[in-house]
Amino acid sequence: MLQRLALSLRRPHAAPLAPGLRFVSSGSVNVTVPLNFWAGKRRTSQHKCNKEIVYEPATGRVLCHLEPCGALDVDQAMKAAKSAFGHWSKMSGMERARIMIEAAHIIEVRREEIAEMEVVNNGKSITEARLDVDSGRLCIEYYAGLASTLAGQHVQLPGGSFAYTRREPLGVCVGIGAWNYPFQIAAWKSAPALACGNSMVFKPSPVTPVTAVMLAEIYAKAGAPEGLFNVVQGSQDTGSLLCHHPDVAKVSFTGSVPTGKKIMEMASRGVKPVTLELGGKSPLLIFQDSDLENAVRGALMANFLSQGQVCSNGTRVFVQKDILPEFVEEVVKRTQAIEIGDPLLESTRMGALVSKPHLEKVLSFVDQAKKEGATVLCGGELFTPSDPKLKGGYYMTPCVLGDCTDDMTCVKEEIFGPVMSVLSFETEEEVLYRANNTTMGLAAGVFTRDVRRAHRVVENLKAGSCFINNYNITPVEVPFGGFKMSGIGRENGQVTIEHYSQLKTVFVEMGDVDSLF
Ligand SMILES: NC(=O)C1=CN([C@@H]2O[C@H](COP(=O)(O)OP(=O)(O)OC[C@H]3O[C@@H](n4cnc5c(N)ncnc54)[C@H](O)[C@@H]3O)[C@@H](O)[C@H]2O)C=CC1
Ligand SMILES: C[N+](C)(C)CCCC(=O)O
Repeated sequence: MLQRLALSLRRPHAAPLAPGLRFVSSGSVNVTVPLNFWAGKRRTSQHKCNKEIVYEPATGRVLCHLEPCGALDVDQAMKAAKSAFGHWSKMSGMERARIMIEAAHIIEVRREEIAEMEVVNNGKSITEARLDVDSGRLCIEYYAGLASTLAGQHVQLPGGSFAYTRREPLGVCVGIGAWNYPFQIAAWKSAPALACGNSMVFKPSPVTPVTAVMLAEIYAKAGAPEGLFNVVQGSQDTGSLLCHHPDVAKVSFTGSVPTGKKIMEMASRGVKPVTLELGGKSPLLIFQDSDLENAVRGALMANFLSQGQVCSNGTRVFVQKDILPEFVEEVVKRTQAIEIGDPLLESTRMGALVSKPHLEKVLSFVDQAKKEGATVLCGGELFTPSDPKLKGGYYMTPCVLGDCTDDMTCVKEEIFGPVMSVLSFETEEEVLYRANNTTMGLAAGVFTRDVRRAHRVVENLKAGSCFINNYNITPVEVPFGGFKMSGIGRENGQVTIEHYSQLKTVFVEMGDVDSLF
């Protein structure tokens, strides 16, 4: 399945990969180059504070040291972005598109190298990391295509007068990313922003600082003006310096709900618009008339991509009572067959979780579920690969929880790990009520062969991204984002142009001023 996806995403002239060739291997990488980037260059921070340690999840080794940016650094990045904005915003959409397309070409050529660094920093499998890089590149290509279509309206008024609207960029946009899709998030945020004529200062998660700066280098190499896309590293202090900076026009954030609330609060002080891509506790509804084979595949795709660390995951799997035993048997069998191990190996399907504290948190959710009466049908345990160099890595076996009920913590809270909760239901009405009974609304899925039921159910699901007979596919042409506390605004698709631009109305008088005075 993933292989098929990978093939369809790879363009024929992509640099061919000699089989087995690797730029890096697990346990062998030390990143020593500076990870900040502004005004066209990698930079070291001038901020004197403790460096943070960044680990390689696959081995637990130290990968690099992060230098958090302080006010002076943030100021310099902002200044560079402001200066690039002056130039970039005056270029035509066609001119901007040429540079973005060039960036996409470079990503294609460097695909393997970027994907491998993503694996080393994040722990996900190389197979998935390649798809993430492809998704980032496709997003840049898609918005390059839209850049030249940005246009206004012409409105005729009495006496030959008229008005027209111009679609203008906002200015310097801030992007703040999470650690689960480091490169893809940087691309998903920068592509629409740049296409509309904005510049960007991006802050990756301090846990995964490595690949966003590669994107910055790529934009610069592609011919972007100095300062168009900048990267400042750090955690919440750096993030809040960005959100409060007076020269920032917009903040786009991906991460948890509690941080999303803080971002919105900070942005509100400057009356700045926000895009928020937050968490979820999404339902997946499997009716007894579904194609069971596809429903099982869908449930695995809904829960185990990126070690389960995906905001849109369908972690509440509601299965209609009559097919529950069959479904559970098949899901458990397939889950147990997932190959866990060195994420840089082609055969690996599940790598390491992002950090030790996160792994511990996910395992404690499994413990809590047991205490609350759920049955562990498989997995949910620490895993130690046989390869000695991986002994210190953050691995666990993917877990399926049975006998779950709606009031359990594992069913109510976002676990953000490879833990699927299976629940049983009887009627459509009942399952819709239970599926919607949450403060989140990022995604939802339904498996059924009944076309009328599929659309009826989707109409009643309170979620921003709904899947019929599939799960967790995010083509960049299609908007992605949440209802309720799962977020504000959308990423991808045409609509996102509206989130990175503003309308100016120009009134033109062709006669005399009809003054009342
Ligand atoms: N829905 C999603 O896509 C994601 C959800 N999560 C959830 O959040 C939990 C915590 O993960 P974190 O990485 O700590 O997520 P987080 O939401 O705290 O961090 C996301 C980004 O926001 C930045 N940030 C944190 N506090 C900030 C502040 N006050 N001002 C400005 N920026 C700030 C972080 O440095 C990071 O770049 C995870 O265990 C998971 O449950 C995490 C990542 C993505
Ligand atoms: C690509 N996909 C659907 C697996 C995840 C995208 C959303 C995220 O950042 O978690």
